[in-house]
Parts: sequence; structure tokens; C-alpha cells
Amino acid sequence: MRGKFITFEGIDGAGKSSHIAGVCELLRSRGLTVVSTREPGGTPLGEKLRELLLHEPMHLETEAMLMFAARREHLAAVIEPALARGDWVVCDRFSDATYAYQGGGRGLDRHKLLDLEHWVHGHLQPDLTLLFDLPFAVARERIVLQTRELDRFEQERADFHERVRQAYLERAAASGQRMHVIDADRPREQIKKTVEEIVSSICR
Ligand SMILES: Nc1ncnc2c1ncn2[C@@H]1O[C@H](COP(=O)(O)OP(=O)(O)O)[C@@H](O)[C@H]1O
Ligand SMILES: Cc1cn([C@H]2C[C@H](O)[C@@H](COP(=O)(O)OP(=O)(O)O)O2)c(=O)[nH]c1=O
Repeated sequence: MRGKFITFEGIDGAGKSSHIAGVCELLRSRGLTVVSTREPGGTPLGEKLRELLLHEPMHLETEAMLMFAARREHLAAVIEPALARGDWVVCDRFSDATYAYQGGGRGLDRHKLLDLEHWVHGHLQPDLTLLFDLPFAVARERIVLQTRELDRFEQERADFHERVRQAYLERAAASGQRMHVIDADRPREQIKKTVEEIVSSICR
């Protein structure tokens, strides 16, 4: 039987990375084989593209196309084979991030993104997407506590991140049952409980 595809989304600092390992553990405890991966990245070529995307200034359309180029490679080399084997795939970001960041944040025409999406993954969509939602100010406070250098996206101003957040919420509202909005402005334990309930509901 084909595996399931779960993605995590949210603005930078929303706290999604903190929960990915827990979800993989939960799925493995139910006897499933899990592939945990991320975008942009997830393949040797994709990780090289990630370095460029996160640190090299570029035209907005170049950025969108490189996101989808990395995704094409990721689907062909990792995601599709895993799902076909019956493994479950847990991915830190996927195409919803391109709609939110390049579409909402940077203002790229949605039709161009639809064309790229159609080319790269046709009708394949995640079975479940967890959207970690919280105000930008709260996410920013979390990020500044980390001492690492901020990437090109994290360096963007508040209005950029507010547009990303709105684009995510609009996408969730239009997604039917696929996307679940999680209030991420709560203590970690409460979020973990919500995440586990939602993920368990698709394991049955
Ligand atoms: N619920 C939470 N409350 C407070 N801080 C959190 C919470 N979840 C995560 N953090 C902290 O916020 C920062 C960003 O979390 P992370 O999981 O890396 O976010 P993301 O992957 O969404 O960018 C980390 O330092 C993490 O320890
Ligand atoms: C997948 C994807 C990510 N991004 C951005 C969002 C993030 O700022 C950045 C890297 O994502 P992420 O791995 O979540 O970064 P971090 O672990 O530092 O939180 O790439 C896009 O702009 N478009 C996309 O399609």
C-alpha cells in the first residue's frame, strides 16, 4: 500500500522543527517506516540549491524556479520512491511554502506558481499538512534567542512575514481537509498533544 505524505509549514520560528522528530517517533511506534526530509533540500543537489536560496541574492522568479527545481529532484529521488515502497514521508515544508513566501511574501503571480506546481508534481499533494500559526512578533522573539546568522528570508521585514502568514492561512482555508491550522503560540507540550491527535487521526 502506498505510504502517506505529511508536511509541516509555518513562518520562520513557528516551532515546527521541534515537533518533526516527535511525529516520526510516533509513526515508527505504530510500525511504520518513515522518511524524514526537508525543503529546500533533501537530496545532495537540493542541499546545494538550499545554500544558494538561503544566502545568495537573486531575482524573485529565479528563486521560485530554484525552489521547484530542488523539489523536482526531491520528488524523483526521495519522496516518490518512498511513497511507492509504502514508507511514510514527513517533510519540513513543501509547495505551500512557495505559495506563502514567493507568492504571498514576495508577490509573485499565483498563476506562475500554479504552472510550476503542475509541471513539477501534477496532482500529487500532501495527505496532511500541519500549519504552525502564530504572530510574527512571537516567532521573531524565538528566533533572536538563537545565536546563528539569519538567512535571506529571516532577514526580511515584519510586513513580509505578515504577508507569508496571511497567505498560509488563506491557503489553509481553501484546502478542505488537508491543512490543519495549529495555534503555535502555546507551550510546547500543548502543541505536541494537538499534533499527535491530528497525526493519529490519519493512522487509523
Ligand atoms: N512552543 C514553543 N514555545 C517557546 N519556544 C519555542 C516553542 N517551540 C519552539 N521554540 C523555540 O523557538 C525556536 C524556533 O523553533 P524551531 O522549531 O526551530 O522553528 P521552525 O522550524 O518553525 O523555524 C527554537 O529556539 C525553539 O527551541
Ligand atoms: C520550501 C520553501 C522554503 N522557503 C523558505 C522558508 C524558510 O525561510 C527557508 C528555509 O526553510 P526552513 O528549513 O524551515 O528554515 P529554518 O529551519 O531555518 O526555519 O526557505 C521558501 O521561501 N519557499 C519554499 O518553497
